[in-house]
Amino acid sequence: MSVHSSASVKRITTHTLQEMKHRGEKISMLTAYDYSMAKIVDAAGIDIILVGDSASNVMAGHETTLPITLDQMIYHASAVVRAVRRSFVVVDIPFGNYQGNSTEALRSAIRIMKESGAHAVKVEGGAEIKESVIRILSAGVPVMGHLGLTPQSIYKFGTYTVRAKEEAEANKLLEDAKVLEECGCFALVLEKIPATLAKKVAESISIPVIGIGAGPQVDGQVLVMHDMLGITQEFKPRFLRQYADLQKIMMEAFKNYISDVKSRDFPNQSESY
Ligand SMILES: Nc1nc(=O)c2c([nH]1)NC[C@@H]1CN(c3ccc(C(=O)N[C@@H](CCC(=O)O)C(=O)O)cc3)CN21
Ligand SMILES: CC(C)C(=O)C(=O)O
Ligand SMILES: [Mg+2]
Repeated sequence: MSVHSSASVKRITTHTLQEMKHRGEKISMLTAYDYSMAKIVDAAGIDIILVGDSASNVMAGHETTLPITLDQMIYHASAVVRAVRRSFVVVDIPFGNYQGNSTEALRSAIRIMKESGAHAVKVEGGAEIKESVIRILSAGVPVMGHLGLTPQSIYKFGTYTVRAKEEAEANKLLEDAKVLEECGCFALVLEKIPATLAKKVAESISIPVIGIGAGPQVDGQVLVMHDMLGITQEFKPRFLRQYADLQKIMMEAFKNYISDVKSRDFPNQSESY
């Protein structure tokens, strides 16, 4: 009997993910922010659902991930958790709710776990957030790290360009990855760094490394759902592969509906009481 109530489906755990790395089976991860989308992506067989703070961009229309609040992340996460039967659900702790204060970090992680029912949290940064990571892990909450392009620090860097191209920054990233592994993180996201460096990181630590714009030689891949579905139109970085053009399909459906309402074609007799 598993700790989760729904029988017959085998849930993904941190242990499953560790085994996948050992077997060389790639880990698939996508973001979701609501019940309906999470239900579809879980049924499709995704391994990890990330309730990303990219919700700030994709759901709320902010320019950066900084404005989204802990309450808003919990709202999105609880909707996702209600839809999920098999996937492992990870939630970004938002900007300002864990940096520089390990007690607040712990409180934030506990609120996310308690109020949303998610399975793990994700935080951006390396050695500088070590104390926060340790405090969260000590409460029994799995932590996923995130290095490379860390959008919560965008104003420190000024751009979304590729990270760790210089040797000093590459060495720092490698060190940070080892710090996170030693702390006990169960996995690590690497965003927008050279493929050769990402390969080196994945080979030098034993926990799964999930890449976004980090090349093929890592243990798994993550994309923002609305980007890969072609719903977000303006965002087309080189690392994005678009698997559908939903913007086009939705536009057509909306226009047809509007036209049918205007022309009185909708509703017809069989659609009326
Ligand atoms: N819709 C969406 N998708 C994402 O992947 C995403 C978000 N939002 N919000 C949070 C972060 C920010 N991320 C980003 C943001 C920009 C680039 C990027 O490559 N931007 C430009 C290049 C900018 C530059 O080189 O200075 C591009 O080519 O699109 C990549 C990842 C990834 N995350
Ligand atoms: C891009 C992924 C890794 C993320 O952190 C997010 O969607 O917020
Ligand atoms: Mg994020």
